[in-house]
Amino acid sequence: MVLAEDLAKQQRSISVAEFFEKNKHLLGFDSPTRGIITTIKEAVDNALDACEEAEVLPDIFVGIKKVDAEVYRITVEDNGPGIVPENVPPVFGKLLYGSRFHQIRQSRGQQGIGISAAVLYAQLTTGIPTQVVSRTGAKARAHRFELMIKTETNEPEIVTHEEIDWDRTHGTRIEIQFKSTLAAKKRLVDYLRLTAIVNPHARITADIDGEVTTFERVSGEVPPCPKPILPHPHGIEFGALKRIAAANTGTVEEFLIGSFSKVGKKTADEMIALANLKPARKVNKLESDELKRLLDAMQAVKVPAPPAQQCLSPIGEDLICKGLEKEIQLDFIKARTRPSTVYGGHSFIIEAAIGYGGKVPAEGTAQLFRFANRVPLLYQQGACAITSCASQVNWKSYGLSQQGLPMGPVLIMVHVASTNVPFTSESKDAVASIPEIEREVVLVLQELGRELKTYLYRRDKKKQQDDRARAICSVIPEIAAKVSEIVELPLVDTSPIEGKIMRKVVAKKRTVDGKVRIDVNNYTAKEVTLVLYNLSRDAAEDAKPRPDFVDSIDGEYNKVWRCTLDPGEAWQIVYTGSGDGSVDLRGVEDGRKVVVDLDV
Ligand SMILES: Nc1ncnc2c1ncn2[C@@H]1O[C@H](COP(=O)(O)OP(=O)(O)OP(=O)(O)O)[C@@H](O)[C@H]1O
Repeated sequence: MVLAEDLAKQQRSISVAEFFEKNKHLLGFDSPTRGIITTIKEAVDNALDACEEAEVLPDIFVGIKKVDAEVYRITVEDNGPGIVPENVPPVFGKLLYGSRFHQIRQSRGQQGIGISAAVLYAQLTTGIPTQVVSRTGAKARAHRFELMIKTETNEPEIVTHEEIDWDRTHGTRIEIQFKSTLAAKKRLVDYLRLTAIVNPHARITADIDGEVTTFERVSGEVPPCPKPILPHPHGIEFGALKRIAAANTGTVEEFLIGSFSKVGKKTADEMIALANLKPARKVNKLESDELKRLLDAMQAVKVPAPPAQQCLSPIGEDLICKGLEKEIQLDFIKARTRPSTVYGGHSFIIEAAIGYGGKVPAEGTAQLFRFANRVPLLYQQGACAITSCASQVNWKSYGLSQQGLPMGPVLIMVHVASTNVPFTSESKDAVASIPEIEREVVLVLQELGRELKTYLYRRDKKKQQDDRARAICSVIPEIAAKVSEIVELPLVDTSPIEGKIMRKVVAKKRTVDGKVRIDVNNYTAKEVTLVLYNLSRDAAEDAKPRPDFVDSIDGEYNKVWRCTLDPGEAWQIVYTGSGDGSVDLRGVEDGRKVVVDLDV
């Protein structure tokens, strides 16, 4: 029999680094393939958070280079505010060390684990220290560190430290080497693309083993950095209340007003009366049962929702559409940002978009893009509340077939922005089933479903009209030929008649005696704004009107005009030239290129 004394000898505390070294799957390091994505995700999230805090437009470089058969070097560099040298070792060499854990506001990072877990994974698989270069401003020199984590104590080990010259005036660069594979390259590129969609103000350049891709920003404005707020009285638990009450030297009334959001004198007094306490009692002198009564009263009294505008940073409907359209060609796109609401005292906002057609694959179920606090969720789709909500919606009533998710060329995007996103685990892969959040997701998807239904109805109706018009148009040239034969007159150009019947914008280029004429007719029933591209060997220096823009490429001139035409209005461009080359037209709405019925 094992004696209690023998057992006692085996008992000792476990450092958090030791724990996660053994349980790395909990942090998203369950396989070498996933390790590479998790590392880049953690570093890019940190870079975006840091840039947002410093109010700079993020310019992020991600590099992946094969070092030998099994080892890859991952580099992430940002133009953020940098990290002061004394904080570099704990930030990268100590788990559960960060700046955001105690703040109540929307941020990508929360736990202070992410990047140090990657450092731990590197030293576990290759034993190579992580390199960090950081500079905090033009007046400071850059500091370069080689770091590891002492797993037994969860303390940083500084292998080397030196001051160096660095061409960036501020920012951070991290280089991690670990055993991995590039098997998940597509998923990695998808992750970067999705990150670019929900961070339209960021430019991300990726060099994946020599293949360079740049995701350009579509917005030149840094979103306002969410400001921390005080905890909401409905979102506090007994342990936390006891801790903050013990550290407060004020009265119960002062404590309630000063430590919680949306609690004024009237609300505080109501809570105190309900808890049967005296307002002048010192809060740090309250007994456990008094604190319990206070907590019950805090939850029972009605308190307005926390100030979401301040602590949350939704993307906004317009930027969601721009971000999606930039990366994926769509025929239809609509986005909605719901009003802010609350679960358990935590503010949240649900945003969503629905896209249809274009380059979205027509086969199989809809593509579902899930995001939390502007971070794409790549794994555990089946375990996520967003997926179950998207499957709960009755898509059939919006004109789509359905097998759980809707079928066909449909794209669904959902973004949960919250001061406390309820993830199912520390690896932050899936959103937990919180009824308040689920309700909002279903509501926003139903709203978007109705929009899609209207679009599909109009599209089908228009197709019917077009089919009829096309049938008529197909016989017009024959009729014209017959008529000209009978009346013995030259054949007339029937395209304006066809344009009128088809209700299209029609552009026609003709060259007569060295004069090129491009006629544009708006036969639709609405005003259209157009961009006309004419690529040819003609410089068109005498063009009337003058092009808005001319670009010469290999002896050819790409001439670009922009015009707005009322219904039925005609427009003309004339210049001297050979008339070779092509004419291309694009519709424009709200500054974005759109599909309009064009005929060139
Ligand atoms: N590139 C960076 N620029 C500036 N500060 C950074 C950068 N990377 C990390 N930090 C600082 O280091 C802290 C720890 O980062 P870490 O990734 O470990 O945790 P986190 O991002 O706060 O939370 P999570 O574990 O949820 O990702 C951050 O809170 C931030 O203050």
